[in-house]
Amino acid sequence: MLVISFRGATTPGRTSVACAYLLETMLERLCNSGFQSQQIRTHRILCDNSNPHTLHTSSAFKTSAHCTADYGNIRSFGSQAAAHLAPLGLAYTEKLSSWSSTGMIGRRPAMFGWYGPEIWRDRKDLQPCQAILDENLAKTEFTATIIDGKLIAEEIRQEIAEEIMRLKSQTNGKVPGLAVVLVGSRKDSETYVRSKKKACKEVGIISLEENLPVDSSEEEVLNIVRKFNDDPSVHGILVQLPLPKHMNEERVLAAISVEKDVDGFHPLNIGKLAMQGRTPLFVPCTPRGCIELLLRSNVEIKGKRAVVIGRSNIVGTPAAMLLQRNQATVTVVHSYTPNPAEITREADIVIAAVGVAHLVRGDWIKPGAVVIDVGINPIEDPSAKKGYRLVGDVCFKEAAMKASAITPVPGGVGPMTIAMLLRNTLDSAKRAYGLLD
Ligand SMILES: Nc1nc(=O)c2c([nH]1)NC[C@@H]1CN(c3ccc(C(=O)N[C@@H](CCC(=O)O)C(=O)O)cc3)C=[N+]21
Repeated sequence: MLVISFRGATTPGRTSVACAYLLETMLERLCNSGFQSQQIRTHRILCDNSNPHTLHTSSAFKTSAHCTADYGNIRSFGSQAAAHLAPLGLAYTEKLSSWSSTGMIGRRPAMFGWYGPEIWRDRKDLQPCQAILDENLAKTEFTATIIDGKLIAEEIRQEIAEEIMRLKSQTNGKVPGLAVVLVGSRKDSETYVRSKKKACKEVGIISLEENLPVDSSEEEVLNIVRKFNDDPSVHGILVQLPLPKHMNEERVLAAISVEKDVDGFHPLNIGKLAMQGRTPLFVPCTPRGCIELLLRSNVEIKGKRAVVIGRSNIVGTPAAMLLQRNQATVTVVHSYTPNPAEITREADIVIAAVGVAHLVRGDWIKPGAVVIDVGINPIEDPSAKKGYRLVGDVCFKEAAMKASAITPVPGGVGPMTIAMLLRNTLDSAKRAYGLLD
């Protein structure tokens, strides 16, 4: 039994909103990490206290059970709270400013809204997908066409390699150059960077890599970016995400020259993507890969209903904008959508990009829909060599019983992301030499 006591002000001021939000977030996290709601008891003690500073000291979080859930994303509100959170194993970040006056509870939300951690309520994926549990179902034939992202990406890479040969002959031997900046040594990031470099080599793009230790300063990263901005042999700059927590991603990404922003994450490129009649210099690779998969599989987008699950900057949001530019009617489903299954069931095209293994179940899919699964989630698998394997955001077997076409993980969107990065780098080089048609 976990008991959380909570005292807030009677007036819905900033501190009590903060406390209430923190409490709500904690509860959701606890439920998502397997706690049953009966195991958690909360007390909200309203006190007549007009001084917010006193509230800090009176906010108490007590526990009668040890809780080891990961609270890394929670923003707290004062050093007193940190002291109370510590026994719960909760991390603490001192930053109230970003949510001042953006009341989540009892207050009108601020105009621009506020993005909290994306926590999926009612996570059905806590139950493994039926097809894994049920051997008979696992053996049942499904009718969906599997969209082979690996093969399509290979075709695209071939086209790119040919174009690079032409570029070379037209420019006296010039080839595209891609600079990759990697900060820290996350295993997954290292793997992605390695496969990007390999793909570059295969098509004739020169790749440069700059590796910085995890404790580098933001200024050091900015200096590397500036160096590549000024280097005419570099046509694309990619700063591998996520960056270590102490760095300001927004500042780093904005420092990349718009003309070399092959990830398409620069605000100017995203802004143009969002506007009618504007053409961004680059479109983010993963969403572009999703659209390319649809187009090359002869899936009609125009006039169709599309649901994008997830609203991240790098996939969900730009994917929704791209679908809209392709004349689809787009709905974005996210962690605060109360009925995600019902809404997703309306879609002719589903793009799932949430990063939650097996979130999308068979009953979310309308018969005949096309499903693009962007997720790459490691799940435990003792029979696998590494002890884990990669699965998508979609329960593949269940969805494949309903869909007309579906992408697998791995071998779906992942290889397309890399192919689109090569495409963007080549286009950038062609633009630099005045050859972009
Ligand atoms: N600035 C930046 N740009 C990115 O484009 C970027 C990034 N940061 N950070 C991480 C994500 C992830 N990402 C992937 C690229 C290729 C595969 C890929 O090729 N996957 C294969 C193999 C997967 C495997 O087996 O490891 C597949 O799905 O079949 C996956 C994921 C790019 N990202």
